[in-house]
Amino acid sequence: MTNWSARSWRDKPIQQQPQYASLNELQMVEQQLKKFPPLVFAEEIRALRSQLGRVSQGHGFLLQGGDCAESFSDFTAPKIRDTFKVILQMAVVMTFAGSCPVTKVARMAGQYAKPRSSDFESIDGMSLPSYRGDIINGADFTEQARQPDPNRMINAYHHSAATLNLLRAFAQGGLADLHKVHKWNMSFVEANPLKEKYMQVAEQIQSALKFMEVLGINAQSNATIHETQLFTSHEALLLSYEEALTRTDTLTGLPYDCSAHMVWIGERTRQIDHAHVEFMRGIHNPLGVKIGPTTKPDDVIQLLDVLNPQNEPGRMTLITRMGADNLGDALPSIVRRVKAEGRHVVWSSDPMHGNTVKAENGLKTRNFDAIHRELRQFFAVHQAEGTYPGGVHLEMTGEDVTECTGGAYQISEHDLTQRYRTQCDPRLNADQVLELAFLVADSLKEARQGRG
Ligand SMILES: O=C[C@H](O)[C@H](O)COP(=O)(O)O
Ligand SMILES: C=C(OP(=O)(O)O)C(=O)O
Ligand SMILES: [Mn+2]
Repeated sequence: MTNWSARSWRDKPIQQQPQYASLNELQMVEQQLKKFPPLVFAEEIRALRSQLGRVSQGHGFLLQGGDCAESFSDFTAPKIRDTFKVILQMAVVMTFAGSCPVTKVARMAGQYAKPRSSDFESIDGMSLPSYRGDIINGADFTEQARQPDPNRMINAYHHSAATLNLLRAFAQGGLADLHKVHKWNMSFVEANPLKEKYMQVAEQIQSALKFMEVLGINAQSNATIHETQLFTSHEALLLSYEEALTRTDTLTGLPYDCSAHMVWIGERTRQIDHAHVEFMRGIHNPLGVKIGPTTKPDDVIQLLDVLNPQNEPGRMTLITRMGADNLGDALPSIVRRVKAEGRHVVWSSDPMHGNTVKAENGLKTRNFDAIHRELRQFFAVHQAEGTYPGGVHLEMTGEDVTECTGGAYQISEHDLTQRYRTQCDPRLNADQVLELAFLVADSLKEARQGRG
């Protein structure tokens, strides 16, 4: 690979980075982080890459989700546990519907850096730098909080380590037992017009488990029933941090960004000759790239040329986030071109970021129907083009927040202020996201008909 190093991004133009007051302080933090233990292990990263390789070939499904922005203040075991639970519960529904393994990737344990549309935020005539995620500055609307502070990177590292530690414990310590998972949080069913159908699926899962039990396949004899594997991911936006956590794997001699298993490049930072693409081309993690509504087929091919020159399955996940009104027009030509060139990618749908609107009270929100509509169109386009819709990418939480409108409980714009807790974008709550999982399950089932 030509002239790549973990710091070669520094010679390229870069978007969406903080301007720190003291470069000296920044360098001290970078040096410290370089000495810290990696958060994940290269062998785990390779395991995810090979699972995603299978997904790209139609043998599996990727479920990726979590907060838009994790926060240092909302950092508790119940919060981590509830999001973990809801991800697992969705995965069970999807595994059952698709009769295929579901690879679970959390937007957790490192999702702390946010790109913003505007550098400044104004409230009541006062203008301050925008909040850019807890790894960079604070969300409070004060001059002091909005000042970027490099020491926050150390704090983000420790928060990520503690989150990951708990996720690993949950995944292997019994909380992921399939018998429990499908019984959690069925509250959303009560208010739902599709109640009967949901209960049917739940009962089918229950009988499948009973059947396996009869065959002697139970939690004691089989780890897959008792344990699970949950990978982590975040947007690799703050490159000082990502560089500091990039390590050469002793087994292969290859560089991996050990801040998470999977990292992605956002819609705002995927310029082909800029720093983020430069950094990402050299690390060996599986990569995501967000693909917005104005993306051209040529842009995607150029990105694939640079990020995956050997066209290896599992390396690239293209996460389309076009908006329910745009996807039908914008996606087909991209899909056609990628298919015609024989590129191996996982096609995943982020139905959140193209559907953000401002409610009358000024809060950012997203409507459940628009989210569902983008997902349905995503499946329809892949069906029409003969490609495989391989994943979903959601902003969600296990908490009972009121940030997105709609869903079975019909959250209205008026209800948003009740429990609007996000630090950045509106998330689906536990009920809404489970409802969506059941709805996606139908499309997934259809898409997988005839596949092994
Ligand atoms: O999560 C994604 C972006 O950071 C977010 O959508 C940007 O939001 P903004 O348009 O309010 O800056
Ligand atoms: C910033 C994000 O998305 P996008 O780059 O697609 O706007 C995100 O996923 O939080
Ligand atoms: Mn977001």
